[in-house]
Amino acid sequence: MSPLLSTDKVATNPTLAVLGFKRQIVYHLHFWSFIAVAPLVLVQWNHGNYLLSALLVLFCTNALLVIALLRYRNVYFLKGRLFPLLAVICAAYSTTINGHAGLYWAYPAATALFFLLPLREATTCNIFFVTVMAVVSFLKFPEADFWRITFSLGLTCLFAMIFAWLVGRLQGELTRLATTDPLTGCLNRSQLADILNSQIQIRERYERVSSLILLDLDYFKSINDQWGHLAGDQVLAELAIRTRRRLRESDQLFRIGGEEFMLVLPETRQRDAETLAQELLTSISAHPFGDDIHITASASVAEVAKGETWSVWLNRADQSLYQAKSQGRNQVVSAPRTADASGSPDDGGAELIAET
Ligand SMILES: Nc1nc2c(ncn2[C@@H]2O[C@H](COP(=O)(O)OP(=O)(O)OP(=O)(O)O)[C@@H](O)[C@H]2O)c(=O)[nH]1
Repeated sequence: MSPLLSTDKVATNPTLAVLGFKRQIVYHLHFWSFIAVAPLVLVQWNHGNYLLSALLVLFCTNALLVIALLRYRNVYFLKGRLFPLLAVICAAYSTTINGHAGLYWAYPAATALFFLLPLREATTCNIFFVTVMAVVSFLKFPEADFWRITFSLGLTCLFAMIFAWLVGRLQGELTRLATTDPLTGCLNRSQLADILNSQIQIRERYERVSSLILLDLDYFKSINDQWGHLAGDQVLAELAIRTRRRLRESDQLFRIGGEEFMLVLPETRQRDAETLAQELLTSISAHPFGDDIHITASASVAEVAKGETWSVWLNRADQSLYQAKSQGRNQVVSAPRTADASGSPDDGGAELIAET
C-alpha cells in the first residue's frame, strides 16, 4: 500500500486522518469505476458503438491517472473534475444510443459526484447532470418514463447530497473535537508539530520571524487543593478566554499540559513577544479569577532560529520556562537567541526580562 493510503500515516493527526479518509474515497471510487467500465469498452466496440467505446476509454484513462497520481505522487489529478464531465457525456450519449441500458449508469455516477467533489460543486454538476438526462429522456422515451427518470434521478441526487453534507459536518465536528481541548477550547498537542513546522517553513522560505510563548500557572496544585478541582477548571477556562482576547487573529493558543499553555505568534519578534508575555503575566496577577482566586504565572519566550526544528525551538522555550520557575516564578525569561540551528547562543544565556 502507498504511504498516502496507509492508515499508520494518518492515525496521529486528526486533520490528516480526514484528508486520508477523503483520498481513500476518491481512490476507491475511481478504482471500482474503472473495474466496472473497462469491460464496456469492448462490449460497445463489438456493438459497433465506436464513439461511445472511445469515450469509455477516456473515462478509464482518467480513472487510471487519478489512481496512479494519488498513489505515487500524492496528487489529486485535476481535482477530480474529469470524472463528472466524462460521466455526464457517457451517460447521456449511451442513453441516446442504447436507451434504458445507458440510463442505468447515470444513477451511480450522480451519487459518486458527491464523494469526489466539494459539496457545492457536486450539487451544481448534478443539477446540470439531471437536466441533461431529463432532456435526453424527454427526446428518447415516452412522457411517463421521462417523469419517472427525472424524479428518480433527482431524488437519488438529493439523498446523496444530504448524506454527503452530513458526513462533511460530522468530519468537521470530529476534527474540532480531536484538535481542541474541551475545557478551554484551545488547540491541543495534536496540532502542535504541524503549526510550529509551518512557522519554520515561513521562516526558512521568506525570512519571516515567529515567536512562541510558554505560559504556566504557578503553584496551581494549591489552587486545586484549596478551592477544589472545579474552581481550578474555571481558572483554566477563564485564563484561556482572557488570553484569547489579547491575541491577534493569526496567533494560536494551545493548552499543552494541565496548567501549561503555548502561544504561537506569527510575524512577531522576540522583543514584542516578551512585551506580550509580560502583559499577560501582569494581567493574571492583577486580576483575580472566579471567587477571588489570586494566582501568578511564569512564562518563557523564544523566537524561531534559522535551521531549527520545531522540537529544538520548543525545547529552548521549555528550558527558559524551567529557569523562570526555578528563579522564583511570576516572571518572563527569554530564551537565548541562537545564531543558527547548531548555533551557540549569541547573548550568553537565558535572559530574565522582568519580575511582576
Ligand atoms: N483543575 C484542574 N487541575 C488540573 C488540570 N490538569 C492538571 N491539573 C492540576 O495541575 C496541577 C499541576 O501541578 P504541578 O505540576 O505540581 O504544578 P504547580 O502546582 O502549578 O507548580 P509549578 O508549575 O511548579 O508552579 C496538578 O495538581 C494537576 O492535578 C485540569 O484540567 N483541571
